[in-house]
Amino acid sequence: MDDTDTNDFTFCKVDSQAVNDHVESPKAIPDVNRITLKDHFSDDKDLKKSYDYFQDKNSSAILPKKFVASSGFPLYGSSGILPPDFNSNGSPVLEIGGSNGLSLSGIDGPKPVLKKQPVRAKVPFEKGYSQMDWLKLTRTHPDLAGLQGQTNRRLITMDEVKKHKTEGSIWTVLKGRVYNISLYMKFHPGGVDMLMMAAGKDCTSLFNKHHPWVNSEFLLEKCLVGVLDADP
Ligand code: HEM
Repeated sequence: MDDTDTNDFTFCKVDSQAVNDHVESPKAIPDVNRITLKDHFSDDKDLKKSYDYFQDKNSSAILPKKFVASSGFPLYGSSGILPPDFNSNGSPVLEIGGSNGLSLSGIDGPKPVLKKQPVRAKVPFEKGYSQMDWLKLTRTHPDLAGLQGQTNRRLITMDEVKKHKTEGSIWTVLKGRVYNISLYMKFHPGGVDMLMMAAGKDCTSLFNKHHPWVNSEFLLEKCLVGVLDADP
């Protein structure tokens, strides 16, 4: 059958790509291939302007130190899960190494500038003590708080917290809650020594200084001993 027969709907001739070019199809993401992440140099005045802007208004939100899940677990790093793969031959391209910051180029409009974060010293975790291991333990351990059946709604004074600062029974106060962190110690990505600074104390300001993005309510939920009696 001749496929140019206009009366036949079963077979019809498909035009070549060139002839079909007038047919517009919507592009879900315009020109993604043109987007490039680049470094700029410190004498770039435009960059400085936008850098200040973003630093003032959004500094921690633009380029978080980690991709952190809402659960409080980092998506990579100490949890062992790798960051998104940037193929060196593909786009977008990530170029790091300059002194000022990262910017997105190749998109129209004002260029958002990403602030580069300082490199943090990692404390390698012992085998069996990753954040995923901790998550498993919180699901399986019957008494992480060491309550032995007591309620965790009790009001606890700072004097009582101070008595729990040695191995076996280490308590800390965080955002008004009292936690037994004895079993969390070896799982702490910042190391045991760092976390020992919280023993028998209110560690809220130290915690916020190092990682305000960490979801402690979730991570330490099962370690809750009680609520700090702020007015004993
Ligand atoms: C008691 C509650 C605490 C919890 C649940 C906790 C949890 C965590 C988590 C999940 C991380 C990994 C954060 C990330 O990779 O982005 C981390 C890292 C760290 N924490 Fe804590 N932390 C606590 C208290 C503290 C305290 C009191 C200090 C300081 C005295 C501290 C110092 C650090 C440091 C320096 C790191 C950085 C390690 C790194 O760069 O990977 N933490 N902590």
